[in-house]
Amino acid sequence: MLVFVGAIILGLWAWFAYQRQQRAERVAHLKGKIAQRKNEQAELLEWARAEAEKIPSQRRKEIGAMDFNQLIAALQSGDVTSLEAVTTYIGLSLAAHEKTNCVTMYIKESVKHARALDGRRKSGESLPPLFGLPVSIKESIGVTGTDKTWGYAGSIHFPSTRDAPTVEMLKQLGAVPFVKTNVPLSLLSYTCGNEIYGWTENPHKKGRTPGGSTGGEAALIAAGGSLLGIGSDVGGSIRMPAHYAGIAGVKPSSMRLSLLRIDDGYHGPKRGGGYPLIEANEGPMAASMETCAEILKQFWASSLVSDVDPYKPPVGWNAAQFEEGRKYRIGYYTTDGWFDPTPGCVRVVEEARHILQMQGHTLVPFSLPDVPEMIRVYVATLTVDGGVSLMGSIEEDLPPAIFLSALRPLRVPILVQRSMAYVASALGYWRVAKFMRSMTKSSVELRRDYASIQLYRARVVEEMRKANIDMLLCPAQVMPAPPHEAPLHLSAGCSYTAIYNLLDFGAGVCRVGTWNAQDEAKLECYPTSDPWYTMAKKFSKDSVGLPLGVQVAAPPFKEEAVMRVLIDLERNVPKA
Ligand SMILES: CCCCCCCC/C=C\CCCCCCCC(=O)NCC(=O)O
Repeated sequence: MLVFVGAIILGLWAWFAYQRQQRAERVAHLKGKIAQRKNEQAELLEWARAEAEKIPSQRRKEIGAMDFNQLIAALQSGDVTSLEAVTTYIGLSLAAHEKTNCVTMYIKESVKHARALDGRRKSGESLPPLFGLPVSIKESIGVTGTDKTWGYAGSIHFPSTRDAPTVEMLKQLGAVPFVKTNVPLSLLSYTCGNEIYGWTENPHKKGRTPGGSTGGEAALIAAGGSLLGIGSDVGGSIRMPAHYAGIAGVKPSSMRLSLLRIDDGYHGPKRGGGYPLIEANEGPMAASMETCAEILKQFWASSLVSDVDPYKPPVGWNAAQFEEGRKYRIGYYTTDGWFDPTPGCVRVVEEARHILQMQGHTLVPFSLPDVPEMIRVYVATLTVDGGVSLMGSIEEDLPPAIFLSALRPLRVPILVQRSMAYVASALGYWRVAKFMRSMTKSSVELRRDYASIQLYRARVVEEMRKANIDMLLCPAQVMPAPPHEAPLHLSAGCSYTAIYNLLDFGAGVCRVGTWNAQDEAKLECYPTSDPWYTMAKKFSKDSVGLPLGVQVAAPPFKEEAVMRVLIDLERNVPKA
C-alpha cells in the first residue's frame, strides 16, 4: 500500500514538474516572439518616420488640416494625390502614436497601393468614391500580410492571407488601409492593453483608457492620426471607445455588415468569435457621425456587402430614413435598472433630449424591460462554455497580470459560484450575485438562454411598436474614461452597449459634452451600495474635461435613421 501511495505521489510530482517545465519553455518562446515583434514594430515606426519626411512638412500641414469631405474632394480633383494623403497620415498617426501608443503595425504596402491608385488617375480611369483615402484598421481585423493577434503573443507571425470583407470593400471603394491599431488581449474588455504592444492612453488624459476593444482606433482618431477607422463590436467595442475618446462610432446590426472571421491565422475555431446569436460585427469610427454615415452610405450604395459576404442580405442605403429634416419618435432612458450611470453620463442624455426636442423630434420616456436578467443571459451566451475557452486562451498565452486577476472568478467551479451567489445576495450585492449565476454549465441552460434572447427581442420591438417609438436614446457607458485597470474590474459596466448586441440593433455614439465640475461634485451622492458602484465612483473622480457621449439605437435596417438623429444632435452640441 505504501509503495502504491508513494508511486502516486511520485507520479504526481513528476507530472507537475513536467507541466512546470512545459510552461517555462512556452513562456520563454512567447517572450521571444514578443521581443521579435517589438523590434519589427520599432523598424516600422522608423520606416514611417522616413516615409512621412518625403513630403514637405508644410504640405503635410495643408493636407492634415483638411476635414474628411475636403480631403475626399481634393483627392477626386487631383489637388492631392493618394500618395500625399497616405504619407501625410502616416506622419500624423506617428505623432498620435507617440502621444498615446495606439499603433501596433504600419502597412508598408499602403505606399505601393497609393502609387498604383495615382497611376490609375493618370490613365484617365474613373475614380472610386473613396479614392486615395487613408484608413486605419483595428489590429484584430484581417488585412493581407498583417497579423491579427488579438493581443495574444501566440498569434504573432500568422499574417492574414486575405482581407476581411470590410477591408475588401474599402479597397474596392478606393481607400488605402495604412495602419493597424491596438486592442485589449482577447477583445473581451473595454480597456486597451496587452503584453505585445503595451497599453494605449486616452489622448484627453494620460492614465485613462481610450476604451476597448477598439481603443487604439479611438485614440488614433481622437489624436488626429486618422480620418476614418474600422472597428468591431460584440459588447460595445466601437461605442464605448467613441464615448471615452470623444469621437463618433456606429455598430450596424450584424445583418448589415460582415464580420466573417477569416481564420487564416492562428485563431481558427479555438479563438475566433464563436458567440452564436450575439454576433460581433464591424463598423466605422471617425471624428464625426457624418463621416461614419458617408462610409456606410458607400458600403450600402450597391450590392457590395452581399458580394463580399453572401451571408449578408442585399439591403441598400435607405435615403428616405436619412433625409435631412426627417423627424422621429425617440424613447429615452437614463438608467437601465442594472448599473446607474455616474452624473455626467446622465446629464448628457438629458441635454441630448432637449437638443433633439428643439430639432423637432418627439422624445418620450421609455424603459427597456428586464435588463438585469438579460445582462446575465448576455454574459452566459457570450462566454458560451462557462468561460473555458476564454480562460484557456488567455492562460496559455502571456497575459498582463490584471487580466488573470479579472479572470480568476471564472476559475471558481460553477456550482461554487452559484452557491456563493446566495451569500452575495444576502449581503445585498444582488448584481454581483447575478453575475455569479451567469456562467453556463450545460447546453440545456444555453438553449434556454438562447430562447430567452429570441423572446426578449420580440418583446422589446413589440413594446416599441406599441409606444410608436422608432429608436432609443440612452447613456453610452456608466462612467467617463476611467483608469486602464477599471474595465477589468467592471465588466458589468458595459450593459448600455451590450444590450444592443443582444438585441442586434444598429447603434451609434457621438460626443455631446464633457464631464464638468458639477458632475464631479454630484459624484459625492453616487451610490456605494456594492463593490461595483464603489469602484465606478472611485474611477470617475478627477474627470473634468473628459468627453461624454450618448447612444442611439434602433431595430435592424434603421441604421440610417439612427445616424440622422445623431447628426442632428452632433451639429447642435458645443464644439470640443
Ligand atoms: C478578458 C478578461 C475579462 C473577463 C471577462 C469576464 C466575462 C465576460 C463578460 C462580460 C464582458 C463583456 C465586455 C465586452 C466588452 C466589449 C467586447 C467587444 O465588443 N469586443 C469586440 C469584438 O470581440 O470584436
